[in-house]
Amino acid sequence: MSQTLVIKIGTSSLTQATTGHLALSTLATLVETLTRLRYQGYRVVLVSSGAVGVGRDRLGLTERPRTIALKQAVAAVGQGRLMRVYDDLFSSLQQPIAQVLLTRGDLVQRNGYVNVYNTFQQLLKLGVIPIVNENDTVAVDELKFGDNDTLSALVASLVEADWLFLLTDVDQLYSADPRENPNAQPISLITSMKQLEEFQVQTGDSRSGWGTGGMITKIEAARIATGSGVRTVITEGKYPQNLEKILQGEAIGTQFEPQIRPVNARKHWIANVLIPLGKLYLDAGAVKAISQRGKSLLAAGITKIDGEFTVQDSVQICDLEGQEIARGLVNYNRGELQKIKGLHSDKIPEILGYEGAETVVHRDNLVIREQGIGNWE
Ligand SMILES: Nc1ncnc2c1ncn2[C@@H]1O[C@H](COP(=O)(O)OP(=O)(O)O)[C@@H](O)[C@H]1O
Ligand SMILES: N[C@@H](CCC(=O)OP(=O)(O)O)C(=O)O
Repeated sequence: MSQTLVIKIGTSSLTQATTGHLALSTLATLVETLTRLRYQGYRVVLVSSGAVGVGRDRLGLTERPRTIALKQAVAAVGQGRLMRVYDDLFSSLQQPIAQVLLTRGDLVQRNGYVNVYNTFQQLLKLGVIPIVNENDTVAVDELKFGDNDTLSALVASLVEADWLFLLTDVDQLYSADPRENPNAQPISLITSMKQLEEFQVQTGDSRSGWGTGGMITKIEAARIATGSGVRTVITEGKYPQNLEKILQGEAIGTQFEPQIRPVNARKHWIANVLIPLGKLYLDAGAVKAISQRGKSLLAAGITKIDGEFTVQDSVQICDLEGQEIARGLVNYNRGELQKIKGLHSDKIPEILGYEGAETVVHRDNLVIREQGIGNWE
């Protein structure tokens, strides 16, 4: 089957740094490149930022909107403009496009996730290039992706992409922010996320004028995507034509190799898509049983509970210090767990007055976090 590509372009590449107006030549080259890739048989998804940046420019605002309501209003202005420009450019090349606006809430329900998956498959089958953005105008804080780097990684995983390209305003990843550290060393290849520690990569907190996440969210995106088996590249948005060269094997930008044993789709969904609503603290024995011996979580190992959650919600599973060691779906609500924590499973029917599940989190619904590196397995 033909390869699937997800390309994410940030505000810093779509707009001119000095004026804040659209970077028309970049956009035109991007559109030409993506259309050529379609002709070559690739399935293409574009994740485009820019709603806030373009809306701000359209309204003549000189500052980044600060309040949520203003940001959502500005995004509503900009998203329409942006799609108008894309549609004009792609239509000149006879390439149909579609607008897909998502919030995290759309993916949190397993059936919502499958629904979005089916829509993407249908669009790609029709030869359409879906253009995805966060639905900024309606997204509420709790159900936000927050930045399009994360969104693009989740989309890449959802559509089972072969490649994720993160187009930004630096040519690749450096050992430190090149804006602040002139001695920062370029990094071309990351074969495993462990290497980021070895290279001691620093991401500072700087980002381009209108960008949202900076480099840290791109690394997190690479972690999510490579964990799902998607090869990820950070490269410069100013030269979209480089995508073709990279696909032909040229070493441009920073490439992150996909994990050899990607986590399965359900575990990926638990680790990266669901929003945890509570925290369970475990004693040392339970930490070991879960992280080293692949066991399910039993009530006996739980020492403390935080948050409000109900059956089948996602919770963070932590050691006594609160360091997250795993994430999973609980078989009990908060009230029930308060009563049975620390107890042997045999005692559960007597305490609750009914036969509950033997495990608090079954190992099929549990993902383990590799300490230090942060990968899920
Ligand atoms: N280690 C690093 N390597 C490269 N760039 C970095 C690093 N740390 C921070 N950055 C900064 O990240 C910025 C890109 O992020 P961002 O502004 O969010 O872009 P975008 O709008 O494309 O999402 C760069 O301009 C750069 O200054
Ligand atoms: N959804 C927002 C973009 C959020 C975002 O991540 O921006 P960027 O860092 O420029 O990729 C918008 O369209 O303005």
